[in-house]
Amino acid sequence: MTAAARHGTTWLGLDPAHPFGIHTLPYGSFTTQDAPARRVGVAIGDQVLDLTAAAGALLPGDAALFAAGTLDPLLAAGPDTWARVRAAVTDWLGDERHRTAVEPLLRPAGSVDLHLPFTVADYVDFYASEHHATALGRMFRPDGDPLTPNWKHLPIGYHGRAGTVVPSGTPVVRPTGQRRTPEGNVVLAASARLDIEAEVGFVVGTPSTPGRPVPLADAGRHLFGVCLVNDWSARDIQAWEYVPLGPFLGKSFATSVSPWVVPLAALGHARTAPPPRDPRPLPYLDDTADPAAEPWGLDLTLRVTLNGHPVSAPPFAAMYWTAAQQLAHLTVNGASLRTGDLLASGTVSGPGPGERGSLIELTANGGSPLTLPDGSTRGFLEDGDEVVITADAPGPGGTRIGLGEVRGRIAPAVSSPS
Ligand SMILES: O=C(O)/C=C/C(=O)CC(=O)CC(=O)O
Ligand SMILES: [Ca+2]
Ligand SMILES: [Mg+2]
Repeated sequence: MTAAARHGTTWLGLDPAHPFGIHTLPYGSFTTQDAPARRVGVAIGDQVLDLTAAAGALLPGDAALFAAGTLDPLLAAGPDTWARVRAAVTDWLGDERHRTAVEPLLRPAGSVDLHLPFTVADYVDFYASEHHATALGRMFRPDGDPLTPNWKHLPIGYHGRAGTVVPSGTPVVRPTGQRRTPEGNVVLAASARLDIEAEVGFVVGTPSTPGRPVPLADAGRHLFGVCLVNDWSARDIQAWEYVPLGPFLGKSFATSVSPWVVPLAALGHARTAPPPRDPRPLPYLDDTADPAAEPWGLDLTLRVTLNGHPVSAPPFAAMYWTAAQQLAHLTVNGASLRTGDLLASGTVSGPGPGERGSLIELTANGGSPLTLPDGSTRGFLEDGDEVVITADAPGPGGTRIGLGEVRGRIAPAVSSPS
């Protein structure tokens, strides 16, 4: 890497404060009006490098990885390839001598359409924020302990619906489902308590062997990168259906993800110690006991806006369970990982009132609605509402690593049989 690239500047003349600077280099899948075939892109500043085209000339040994136009082959190729490709892209964009070859392969970010970046294999949604779990426990189980007895012994999760993971910008149709009215009648109706869940998604690259648990220290061999997730949740459908087997239709209608996957390699400066955990979990989850597995959380600051109005800034550093622990737990029974598995962290909520990652927390279950600048109030989402979640993290030399955004607007329910 050149000295200029190390300092966050390149021949592109980028503002070193740009969230998609030379130290971020996230991967996505794009098309343009004139070229409908999918291509792999790397975001740099307000431009997108066409990696499918660039690899043919600049990385010929790896060109096949980008031919399909999704990240799937790159994810499957494993950590040595991830490092080689990232080093090459950093060199092209950072070193003036590549300018003539690379400049024609840059597209203005505003001129590309972004798609689901990888094929979602299995989707798991965890529940790793102690603040979120405590707040929901108080609301739903006021007579018992807010945390269930298992909560500090294992990262709770459920298997979700991979086929309804949609890219940022896809309209979210208000779900219809069964619920129980306050009078006790069971009805089929459009959800009246549609919520968001601001989460971070971990994307699995390298698969694992069936029957072989993935130890904490091996997480970095399997996890490729992160994206942002909005796990839309219909609280009324959820409340009626989810005992005893967990969330089903209340969360399976749509889960939105950001189009850019930021490799874990870009988040080295964001690694941070997780909060103290007590009691110590069993050895396969005890990252303080394993000398090969330094415990790492990530210092990501999420920001949630509703119709352009900031409503929350959830801190990911406060999460109790780490991605490595979630991976170790997910595979401890011998279940294997597939390329493209998406592990959502669970709703990210911090301790402060402005740090909650769901409306059910921000509005006390709808009882204390938010007031928006236009004077309207929201307990839960209305048709036409648009939610945007962004995030960034510390990078080298005072730079910021951006995660981009996940955006979604609520469309009215489709009428359905009763
Ligand atoms: O505690 C409950 O009864 C319900 C919890 C959730 O709905 C949260 C969830 O789906 C997992 C998460 O995103 O944290
Ligand atoms: Ca969730
Ligand atoms: Mg969902």
